Amino acid sequence: MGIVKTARLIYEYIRHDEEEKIKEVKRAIDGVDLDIEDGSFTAILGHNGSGKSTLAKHINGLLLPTEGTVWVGEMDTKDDDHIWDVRKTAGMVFQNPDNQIIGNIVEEDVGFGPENIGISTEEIWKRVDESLKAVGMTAYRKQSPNKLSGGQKQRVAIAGVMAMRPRCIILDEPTAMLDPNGRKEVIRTIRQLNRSEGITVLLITHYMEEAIDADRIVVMDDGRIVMDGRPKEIFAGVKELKAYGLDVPQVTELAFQLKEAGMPLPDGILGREELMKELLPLL
Ligand SMILES: Nc1ncnc2c1ncn2[C@@H]1O[C@H](COP(=O)(O)OP(=O)(O)OP(=O)(O)O)[C@@H](O)[C@H]1O
Repeated sequence: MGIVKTARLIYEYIRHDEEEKIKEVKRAIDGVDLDIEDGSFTAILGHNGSGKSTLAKHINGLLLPTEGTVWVGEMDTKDDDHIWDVRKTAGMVFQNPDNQIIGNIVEEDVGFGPENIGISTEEIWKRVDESLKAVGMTAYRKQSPNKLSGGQKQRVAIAGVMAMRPRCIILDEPTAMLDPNGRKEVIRTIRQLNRSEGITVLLITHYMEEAIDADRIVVMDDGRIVMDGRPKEIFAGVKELKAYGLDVPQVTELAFQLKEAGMPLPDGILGREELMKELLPLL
């Protein structure tokens, strides 16, 4: 069993429409079976309202299943005794770093989580040092978070989660509010955490390019998993992805258009020529 596993997960909520006087039960998650391998990097894609955030919140125990089960490190998230261990095992990073950063100084902010759970001062500083190093923010440790760029703030937020020593981090559109440079630096940081620290990553994103280097891509639509595979398998399904309201990475779109036009594949395009060569036969 993987580090995160869901079995027949269903989440229902009541939709209340005052104007239309409607009160109905709706399913945000509809029978999701997912098994995430320890140490892997999985990207979760899907258009707005497909259920990605609702799924993420289940993995962190912020939401509990209406039906079915979610295990994190073999703990059932429904089991009250384990809820804090679940949250320590699977840390969550949200879209807006401003909502996660509470300290006035970077290093204080990163130490806040461990301090809150009664870790010794010596151990807190050790974790702060390690976490800031892991996200490449050591040079900014004495600064006020207000003075940082969006990408830097998000890296501090990630360091705050890392200081809790999670085995898995779930990032819910962590780059949505960032400019292209900020996006790149945050994605680089996430990859580094996965590769060097062995942290399991679940990245929810709208940006296809961010999913290219994942080990696995899971596509959601209407609360269900509709595609699941390695990036090149998923991106080869250009028509299917488009039908689910998703764009494909530029490089795939280009390869697809060339193929449709019966044109040969030029070398060196967008620095992704290797991926294109692999993708083209699959299209
Ligand atoms: N408690 C709730 N009350 C009302 N609507 C809900 C509730 N929980 C989930 N939903 C609805 O369920 C659907 C799935 O929402 P969710 O936020 O998980 O989607 P998403 O894929 O993360 O979307 P986005 O990309 O816009 O963040 C949406 O239509 C959302 O409005």
